[in-house]
Amino acid sequence: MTQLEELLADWIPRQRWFAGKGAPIDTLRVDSDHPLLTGEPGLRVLVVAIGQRGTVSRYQVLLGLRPAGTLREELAHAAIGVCDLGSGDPCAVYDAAHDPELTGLLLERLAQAPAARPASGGGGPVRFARLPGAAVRTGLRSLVLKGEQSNTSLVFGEDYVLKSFRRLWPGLNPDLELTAALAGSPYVARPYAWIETDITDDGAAGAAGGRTRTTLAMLQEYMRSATDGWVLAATSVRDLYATPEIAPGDAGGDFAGEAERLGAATAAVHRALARELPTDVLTPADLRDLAGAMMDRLHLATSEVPELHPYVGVLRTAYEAFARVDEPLPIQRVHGDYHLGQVVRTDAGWVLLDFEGEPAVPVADRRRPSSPLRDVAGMLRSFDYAARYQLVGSSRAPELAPAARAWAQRNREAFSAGYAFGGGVDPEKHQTVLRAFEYDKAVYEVLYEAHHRPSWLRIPLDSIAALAA
Ligand SMILES: Nc1ncnc2c1ncn2[C@@H]1O[C@H](COP(=O)(O)OP(=O)(O)O)[C@@H](O)[C@H]1O
Ligand SMILES: O=P(O)(O)O[C@H]1O[C@H](CO)[C@@H](O[C@H]2O[C@H](CO)[C@@H](O)[C@H](O)[C@H]2O)[C@H](O)[C@H]1O
Repeated sequence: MTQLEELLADWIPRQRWFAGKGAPIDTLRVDSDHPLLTGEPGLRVLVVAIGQRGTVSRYQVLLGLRPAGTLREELAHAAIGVCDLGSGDPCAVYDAAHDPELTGLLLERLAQAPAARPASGGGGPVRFARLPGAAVRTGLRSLVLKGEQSNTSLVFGEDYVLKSFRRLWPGLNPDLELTAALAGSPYVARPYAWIETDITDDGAAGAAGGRTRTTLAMLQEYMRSATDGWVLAATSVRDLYATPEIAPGDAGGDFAGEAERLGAATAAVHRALARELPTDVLTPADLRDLAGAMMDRLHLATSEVPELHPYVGVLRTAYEAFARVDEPLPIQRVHGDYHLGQVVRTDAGWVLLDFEGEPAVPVADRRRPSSPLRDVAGMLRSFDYAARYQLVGSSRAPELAPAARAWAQRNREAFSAGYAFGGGVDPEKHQTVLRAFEYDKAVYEVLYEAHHRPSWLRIPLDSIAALAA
């Protein structure tokens, strides 16, 4: 390993966005290293290949470089270390996402980029492109958005978010693809531009692997007056828990009106996606395959989290019932990882964000059409999370449990009603499909929490126990 690779092997596992926590790093190699700015400071785009238990994952690192000893105090938290990059002089290397002097350059390059459509255009190892008609303002200072994120998002002024994808899967990122397909919708933040490169695709062209056009980052409108759906829902729940004897509908912070409007917005986005992108219908064989994939996920999760064992039988029964559904199940492109943290409430209504799908799933799988009820199930799970998370480790949990159930039930029903009213299929009439998707999402969450937030593992486990009761 080079000095830089050694520093990265120490730094990357400590980052929130690193998906490989829980397994040691066996190999680390800088796959590609493209300078965007040479001199002092310097800026490079690195693609870092990390091998763990026989599998290679790739991550993007925007590397800032300054002469050793000149890293300003406010960038100390972004430091990766000091190394010699070949010039003979020691160099401070750091996460450039935190340095507005360097991120400003990205905005300039995006503003000057040629107009293109995603998956078209070319030229150079790191390419900047702009959607036709999208003018980008420059000279704005960036700040890194804080939060439990799988990626790193920068807010430029009050105008744009530059979402830089950390774990790179070969291919067009569905967030860019779907956001671009939905451009003009009042329910989506306007997309402007993107950055892409070609990365090694181990799955392509045999064992040698090919190079595949891959999205590195997407620039979109910053919804400045917006509040996160999770924050709004959590406030409503907190309000109810102050007086748990009151029915959620009579409590001052009732969320059902918002949940219903969110359901209608979701249906509108699904209809737009069905108009813009391919649709299909699942055959009985497809349904069996899907049920098989759900079982595979359950087995994987159970091998990692043995507390799932008691529910395997009930879950299998639900997946088998799903496999036997004998009505045509329409499929289309969907959000794929839908929850309250992916929607924001603006003055004008709900806006959906982050069409990336489940970050741990290969992009090729995430881009497959699916039932829109998968998204409905995701949001229903999120109401359950919002109701339960304040009970984790709380001595008031037994006292508050009935209020938690009532809040989740009321908002699940309101969301489903809004979804049907907004032109989506009526979730109430597709219980077998919905139940299987909800279980599958909860099993995904068991794995997600085991890897990222073990103290929240009880939330999906308790939900599975309740669904199975
Ligand atoms: N365009 C935007 N406008 C306003 N807030 C945003 C925007 N994009 C992201 N956010 C905020 O950042 C959070 C995380 O963004 P998201 O795209 O979901 O990233 P990740 O995939 O890393 O979770 C969102 O929950 C939202 O609060
Ligand atoms: O937002 P991401 O694309 O990074 O999604 C991942 O992280 C989410 C947590 O931030 C996770 O969502 C789970 O926790 C939410 C509360 O924090 C809850 O509202 C969701 O229902 C629950 O699934 C998501 O699953 C994961 O992919």
